[in-house]
Amino acid sequence: MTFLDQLRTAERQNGSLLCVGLDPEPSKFPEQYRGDASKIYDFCAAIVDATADLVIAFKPQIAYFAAHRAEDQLEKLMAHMRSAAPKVPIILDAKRGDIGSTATQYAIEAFERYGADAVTLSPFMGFDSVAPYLQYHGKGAFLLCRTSNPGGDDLQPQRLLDVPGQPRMYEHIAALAQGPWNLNGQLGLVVGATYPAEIERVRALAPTLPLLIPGVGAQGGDAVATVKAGWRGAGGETTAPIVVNSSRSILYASSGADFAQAAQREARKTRDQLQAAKP
Ligand SMILES: O=C(O)c1cc(=O)[nH]c(=O)n1[C@@H]1O[C@H](COP(=O)(O)O)[C@@H](O)[C@H]1O
Repeated sequence: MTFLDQLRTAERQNGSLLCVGLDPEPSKFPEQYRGDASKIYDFCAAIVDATADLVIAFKPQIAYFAAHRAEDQLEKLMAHMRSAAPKVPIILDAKRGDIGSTATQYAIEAFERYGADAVTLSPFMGFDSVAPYLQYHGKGAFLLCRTSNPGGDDLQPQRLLDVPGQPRMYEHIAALAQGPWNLNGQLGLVVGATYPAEIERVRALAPTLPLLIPGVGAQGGDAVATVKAGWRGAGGETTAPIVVNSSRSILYASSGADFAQAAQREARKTRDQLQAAKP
């Protein structure tokens, strides 16, 4: 089954466009685990168990594990997600981008070491930095396109004067990903929920690509505007799913012993909001 099929299956099974981002930060953990990096697995596994039937995907962010020398806990968490939520695809958020020989190593890390179903990548170094990931047929790769952060304005909306039609940089990335770069239908795009007009523009340029949309919740992106701009479905079947990520507002919904139940409540609320916004 391809990554795109996995997304469609999970969307149907869980009735959800919500991706729970796993960004474990020990200083924000509930009291019983606070400040203890050895509890990263326990914390994340509890969140996974509480939300597994509410999500289209999980997205562990690798920096939150690597910063605490917790790669072994990420490996254990990947195995746990596989057995506790076998139908839910896992996007490893690594935002890699490097020359081909190094990218090959990053691809081995994402797909063989961690067994991810998809990875996030920076397209800044060009196609040969993306190509090694496309050797893994059926796996997904989301290219950063119009990111959710304020600094995304520094480069992404600038016009490329030497490209025919003088598109904005993010528009050019979207067109490349929809067209010549997408050799085996594995590419998707990252577009921030904080920029609904740009989501709509990217959806127009890339009508068949899955979109990973972070920025609802803690970053203040509008869930309803996001779905209206990006989701295109017919009779419940989407041709190109949107994967709307929320991390902190779900992970840290409570700082008490009830953190997993609170995360479940917050995830359900966000899932329902996203579903209700489908036209
Ligand atoms: O690729 C991403 O996931 C990503 C792209 C982007 O444009 N903005 C963005 O916030 N992210 C990630 O999405 C998550 C957002 O977390 P919250 O703001 O806590 O929901 C973090 O893991 C970010 O690294």
